[in-house]
Amino acid sequence: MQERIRNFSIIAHIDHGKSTLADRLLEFTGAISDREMREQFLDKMDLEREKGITIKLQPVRLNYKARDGKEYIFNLIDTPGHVDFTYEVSRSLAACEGALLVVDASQGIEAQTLANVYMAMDLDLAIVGVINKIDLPGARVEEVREEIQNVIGLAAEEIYPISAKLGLGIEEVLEAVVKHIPPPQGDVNAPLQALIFDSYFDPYKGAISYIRVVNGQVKKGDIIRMMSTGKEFEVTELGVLNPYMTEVEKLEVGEVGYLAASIKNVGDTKVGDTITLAENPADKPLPGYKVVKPMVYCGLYPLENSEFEKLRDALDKLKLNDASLVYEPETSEALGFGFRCGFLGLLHLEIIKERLEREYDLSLLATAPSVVYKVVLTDGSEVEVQNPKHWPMTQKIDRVLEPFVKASIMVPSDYIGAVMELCQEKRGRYENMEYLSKDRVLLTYKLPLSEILYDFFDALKSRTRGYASLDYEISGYEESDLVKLDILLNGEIVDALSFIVHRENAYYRARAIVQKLRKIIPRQLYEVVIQAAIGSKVIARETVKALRKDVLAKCYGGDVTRKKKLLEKQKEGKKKMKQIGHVEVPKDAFMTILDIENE
Ligand SMILES: Nc1nc2c(ncn2[C@@H]2O[C@H](COP(=O)(O)OP(=O)(O)OP(=O)(O)O)[C@@H](O)[C@H]2O)c(=O)[nH]1
Repeated sequence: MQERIRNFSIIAHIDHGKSTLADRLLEFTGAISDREMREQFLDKMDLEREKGITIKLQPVRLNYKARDGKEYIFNLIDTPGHVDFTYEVSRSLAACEGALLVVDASQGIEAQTLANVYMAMDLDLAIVGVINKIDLPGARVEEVREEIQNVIGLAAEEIYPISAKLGLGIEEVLEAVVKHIPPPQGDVNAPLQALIFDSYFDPYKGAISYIRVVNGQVKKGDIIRMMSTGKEFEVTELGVLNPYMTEVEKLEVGEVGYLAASIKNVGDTKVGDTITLAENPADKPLPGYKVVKPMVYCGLYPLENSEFEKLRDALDKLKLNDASLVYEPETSEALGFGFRCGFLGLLHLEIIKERLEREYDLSLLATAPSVVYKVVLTDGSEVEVQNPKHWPMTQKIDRVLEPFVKASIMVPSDYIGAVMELCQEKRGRYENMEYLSKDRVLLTYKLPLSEILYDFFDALKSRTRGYASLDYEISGYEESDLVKLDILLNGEIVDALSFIVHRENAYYRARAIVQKLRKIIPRQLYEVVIQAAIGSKVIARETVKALRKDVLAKCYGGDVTRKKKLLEKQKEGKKKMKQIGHVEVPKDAFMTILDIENE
């Protein structure tokens, strides 16, 4: 049995056709019929579908009758495609013996493809090259084949040209899986060791873990033990996804499936943990995963203060399926009660915010995202600051460090100049340049994380006409000349609008923000003075003139009902506003800082 199992993932740059290939594999092996065939079965969540990205891993089991006449069991483990979720890629790869590397025939290898391949190589996985979209008129099959050979070191016969869209070459890929990817090792008679590579919460069955059995076997009714906590549970259900949840009596060495054990708290099914049996436990756990730390923080506040508890409840529920989300209550003088939330990146932030608004019917205000700074104080102590509100007083600060990333940018050589210019503007430091083929280069830069968070990727795309690709990893903390910029409305600091900026950019940003705020804060009863300041020094100022007089002036004093109507109308317009002191501020104002970055 073990001999006929193949566990693999598909790795690909976004849009190179991973989901389409997965669909074809499912179709070809009969896992789902045409009628059931929803476009891209593996990308389950609506938001993922809309944004066209894959986030959650899901293992699918396929039965394949190969040309050698034998029946094989394939476990295809999905990997997410976005750089925010890189750590999930390494999780899914750890449950496999091999990977299909999909490369778009018209695009060639991209930065993220390479990063993922290196991860697979680190884990000693067998790699099968797949050149997709050979049907495209711009397909450069031979060039891309050479690129894969040169850069990744695959042999020509380990690379398969296909069209996932038209279903060409799919059987060859399935045969390649049988031929090039080794069956799982491991001993069925050894004590159980099963790796949890993902988990989610099901309201009826409790926490469900996706597991890969590395040694031994597990059966329904067994008492299992989580090796990191020692907690024990009775297995209530085991199964595989083919692609629908299908119960089985046991899962054996090499197999991939799901396990339920009436576990109330997903915290008890830690991703990366090893499951063993209470009776005859393994003596040590499998190597786990790095714990991921949130890189980006922002405040989320309900527009209506009364919805605070509802927001807490919603966050608690989302957390059950997303262990990387962190949050704690915070109060803002301007916005009232809310939560400071930590995310893996901006996309993660955006997805969580949208899910809260859509699935939990909340109307939320998000403050500008911030990275985690380290501030060394004059007394020698060090504090971590992820909320500008907690920025120490200027006179107490000795120096400030911010997170930097090592960015790998892959680009046709014509655009080297454009990319260098952009990196320079973003306070980048040149590290290296390497030619991958005669007209494609890999540029390496050190850049502050805060600079690439916002619009870097878009700017990179637009300056290279879409040809550049980007991957990055955190490289550590470095000293920077940073200051806190406060925004004041009628002389009062609006804590939720403060942000951290490099001293050299402070003046420009301050001007841009007060101008923008002047445009979006509607005229109201009183004059509104908008200022930007570093400490007590005001560096930019704008005024919104008073208005209400004018609205009523049109009524010539007489008609009371008309007057009332007008005031009603004004009120309506205010609904999406937040009252700060005497000033009505539109909900979007708090993201203004982001917009400025995007302009
Ligand atoms: N012409 C052509 N288009 C293809 C082929 N395979 C996929 N596509 C198209 O390429 C686009 C991206 O395909 P997906 O399968 O969604 O790409 P993906 O790699 O899964 O993208 P992420 O989920 O974002 O990582 C879609 O519009 C597909 O229809 C192919 O063989 N030929």
